[in-house]
Amino acid sequence: MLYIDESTVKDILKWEKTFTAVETAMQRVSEGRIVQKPRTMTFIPNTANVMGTMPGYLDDKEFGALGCKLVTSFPNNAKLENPLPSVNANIMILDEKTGIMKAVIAGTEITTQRTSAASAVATKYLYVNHSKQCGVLAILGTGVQGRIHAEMFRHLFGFPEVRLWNRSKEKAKRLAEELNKKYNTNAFRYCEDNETCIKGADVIVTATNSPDPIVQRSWIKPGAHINAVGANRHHFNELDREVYRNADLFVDSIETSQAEMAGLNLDDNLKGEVGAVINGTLPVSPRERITIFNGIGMAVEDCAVARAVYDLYNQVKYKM
Ligand SMILES: NC(=O)C1=CN([C@@H]2O[C@H](COP(=O)(O)OP(=O)(O)OC[C@H]3O[C@@H](n4cnc5c(N)ncnc54)[C@H](OP(=O)(O)O)[C@@H]3O)[C@@H](O)[C@H]2O)C=CC1
Ligand SMILES: O=C([O-])C1=[NH+]CCC1
Repeated sequence: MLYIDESTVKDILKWEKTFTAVETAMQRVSEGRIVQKPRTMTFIPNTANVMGTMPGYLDDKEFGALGCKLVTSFPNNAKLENPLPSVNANIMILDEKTGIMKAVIAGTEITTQRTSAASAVATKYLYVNHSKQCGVLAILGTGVQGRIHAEMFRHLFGFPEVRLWNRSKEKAKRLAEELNKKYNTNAFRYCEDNETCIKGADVIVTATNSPDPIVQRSWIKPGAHINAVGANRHHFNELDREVYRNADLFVDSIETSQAEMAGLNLDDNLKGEVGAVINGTLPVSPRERITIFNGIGMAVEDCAVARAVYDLYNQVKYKM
């Protein structure tokens, strides 16, 4: 049985490929060419830890796959003496004719990239494509997701200023220094508090486990776009309810969001799926309206990227 490990995935999977795979998956969701249900969550008693299973089927010539991701979120991993990612995953992909397993693909890098790529797809179709300014990007939370969003968004959209805020301030300072050095720039700026980070920002990313709002309505400039990625069990906690009340909300999948975002009154806010905007069946918001993309993460994104990795791996292998 083929196992493709993390370091191989990191070698062969480029951000552009992940972006296209996720963009395709989002489109297919809104065309009804997928099957996926809300993930099952196994909450480990007396801990913050959880294991999720995410089965899905995606019908697409290039990125189609039948697969299942097993993913854990152990938020304290980052605080271990030898820190580990808090989100870890593996993805099984199965032969569509026989149901037999074709490969198990390490899924941690895939999860990291595809989550940021989903935010990037939403940002492209809800914000960038409408000639809106990509001047200041604000990132709240500088863990694994904060870092990949900072790097991928600057790469794809060329933000000249990327502000970084984190609950533990040292971590944001260190990341700003590290990225400025890596890209030989001073674009990455550490922010002392979340309000300063957000005020005047064009695009905002929240990628924390914060159970309390870290974004207030009055800090957000008209027409800004927010990607709310984190807060794990409570997907909508990072944004104050006033933000939702005064913005247009877009999701990756209505079906799975209705289950996992049940605590938020979706009917009041929800415009629809990003896939429908891509497909042209859902209009974009007026220019001055704030938009939110709440990406809760979809099995079919994992299927699409896993399929891409599987194909890339086989191309490389056969060349050798
Ligand atoms: N939507 C999706 O598809 C996905 C969502 N996620 C979610 O994104 C979030 C970030 O994941 P990841 O970057 O991998 O995790 P990390 O463990 O790498 O980072 C966690 C971040 O959350 C911050 N944080 C934790 N608790 C609080 C709090 N009470 N208030 C403010 N900040 C807090 C941490 O700050 P500090 O450094 O101070 O501890 C750190 O910046 C998680 O909620 C995760 O479940 C992850 C993958 C996919
Ligand atoms: O979609 C996903 O893979 C995850 N969502 C939260 C943690 C991992």
